[in-house]
Amino acid sequence: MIQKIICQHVEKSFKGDGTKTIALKNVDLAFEKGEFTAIIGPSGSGKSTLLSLLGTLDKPSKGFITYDGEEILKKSKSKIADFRFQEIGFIFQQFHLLPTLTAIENVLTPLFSRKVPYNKLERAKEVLEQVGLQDKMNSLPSQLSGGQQQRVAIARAIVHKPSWLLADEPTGNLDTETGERIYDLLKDLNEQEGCGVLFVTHDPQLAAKANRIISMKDGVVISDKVGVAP
Ligand SMILES: Nc1ncnc2c1ncn2[C@@H]1O[C@H](COP(=O)(O)OP(=O)(O)OP(=O)(O)O)[C@@H](O)[C@H]1O
Repeated sequence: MIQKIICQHVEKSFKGDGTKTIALKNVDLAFEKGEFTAIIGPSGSGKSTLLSLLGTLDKPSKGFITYDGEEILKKSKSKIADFRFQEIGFIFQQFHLLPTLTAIENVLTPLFSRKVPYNKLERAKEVLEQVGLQDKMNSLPSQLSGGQQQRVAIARAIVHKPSWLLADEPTGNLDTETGERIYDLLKDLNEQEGCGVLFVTHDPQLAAKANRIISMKDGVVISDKVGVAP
């Protein structure tokens, strides 16, 4: 269970068509497992890029990221994938559920071909209950509301018991009230399971409820306020 993630002098650039975009510039940040952090900033400021680096989906162009002191991204692809399976859960704005699978089958997908010390089906039922969808286990995504689909996606993100949840605009496709309920669910997971939660949002009211707000602009962290919410 990773307790601390540290980014040091992290830069990420993308090259293509003879142009170079610097998405992150000299980012220094540290995250502790129990934190509930909002990342805000205008479109193109580097928020999603930061989450994908923290989640080991991509590598920095310069600088490094350590997980309890270890530079996981230096390891082989399969070791990185194992690490990601053990430690990280992702939630996206567009839910990314498989349309032909039921809710419970979607939740089971991360466990496919993985050896785990618990009963997979029981665990999938447990997390669907945790997100309040015990009555919708056999529904297809098309039979669920947006909020319910995001709950399935959250259940899928936590089924393998990650210590960190990375959420990229998890409420971006939802109305305000549904978005608030999804936010409350993430907050519960942070408090009850001790998951470190990092979520990107465009909603200043949701961000204001986090314990920590990181504000980005043009690939740079322009402010990092801790202990803002009560
Ligand atoms: N795979 C990629 N290839 C080329 N450029 C990219 C790639 N991913 C991101 N970028 C560029 O990096 C910059 C930061 O993008 P990023 O998606 O991290 O911003 P963001 O703050 O998450 O934006 P939004 O709020 O619109 O999602 C942008 O200029 C974007 O065009």
